[in-house]
Amino acid sequence: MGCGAIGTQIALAIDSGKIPGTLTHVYDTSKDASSSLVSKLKNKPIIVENPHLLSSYPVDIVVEAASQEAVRNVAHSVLQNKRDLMIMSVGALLDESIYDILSEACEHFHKTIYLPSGAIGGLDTIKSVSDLLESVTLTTTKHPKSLKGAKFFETSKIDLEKITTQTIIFEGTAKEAVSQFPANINVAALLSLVGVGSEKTMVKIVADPNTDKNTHTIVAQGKFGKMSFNIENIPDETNPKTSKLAILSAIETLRKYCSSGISIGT
Ligand SMILES: NC(=O)C1=CN([C@@H]2O[C@H](COP(=O)(O)OP(=O)(O)OC[C@H]3O[C@@H](n4cnc5c(N)ncnc54)[C@H](OP(=O)(O)O)[C@@H]3O)[C@@H](O)[C@H]2O)C=CC1
Ligand SMILES: O=C([O-])CC(=O)C(=O)O
Repeated sequence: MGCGAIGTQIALAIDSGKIPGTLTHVYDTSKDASSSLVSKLKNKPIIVENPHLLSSYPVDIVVEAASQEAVRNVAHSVLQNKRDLMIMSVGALLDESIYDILSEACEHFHKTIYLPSGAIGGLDTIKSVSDLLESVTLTTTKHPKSLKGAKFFETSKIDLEKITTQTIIFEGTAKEAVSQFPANINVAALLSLVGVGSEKTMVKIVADPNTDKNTHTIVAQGKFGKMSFNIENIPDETNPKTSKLAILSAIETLRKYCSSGISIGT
């Protein structure tokens, strides 16, 4: 579900055999996007007309790489149809009612939701020390073009076109960040879910016209000590909001899902 930057690269990884699975169906609100994806593949999946159809076929897993809205609309019915689900638009899970409904559905239908580490690293270690955490902060720096179109700018006086030096454009909780920048800061949702929650995870978003990277700097402190992670991501060529690492992380999660053998890491 979602045939953009992430969906297309996942489909190509299945087509090339890197992910040992079969892509059976695709859906995107844009028919052009799904047709364009299918045209790139040797093994052609069926394009479905309705996202609910994805889980009505006997598939193992549905992959969401679309939008928070897609998660809100479709996630529960995927679990109800007894399919696993992988979610990239993790920000949707910061709505407690959605999180609780999906979490209960996983238990009830014995299914799993996979959230890849996306554009960051360190979630394994932060998860291990979660009971001892006192603070988690995330500073994300992107080129203004990678922040364009965010809901935040509908009410802010900041004009991205006029930024000439590194400028902090947002400081607040992960909860606010994910709601104001739904397509830019899903990593804040991931951090919140493994760490101290979305009201205590503090986020700074910096626009830097002189950077060609999407950089995420995470600092976690607590009774275990301190951890810092600095991830300088190259943006995807087709969608500069999205880092190459986010795509590779989605591919690795699915590769693991489709494989047996030794599993390394927490
Ligand atoms: N977890 C993480 O670390 C990361 C998560 N993401 C998130 O992953 C998602 C996919 O990213 P990416 O592939 O780069 O995005 P793209 O914009 O490149 O592709 C998304 C595609 O999904 C389509 N789409 C939007 N809403 C729906 C819907 N309700 N149902 C079906 N299709 C829909 C879009 O159509 P249209 O363009 O017409 O809206 C577009 O074709 C985004 O939500 C993004 O924010 C991205 C990077 C990192
Ligand atoms: O890909 C990235 O660098 C991060 C991103 O867009 C997100 O978390 O939504």
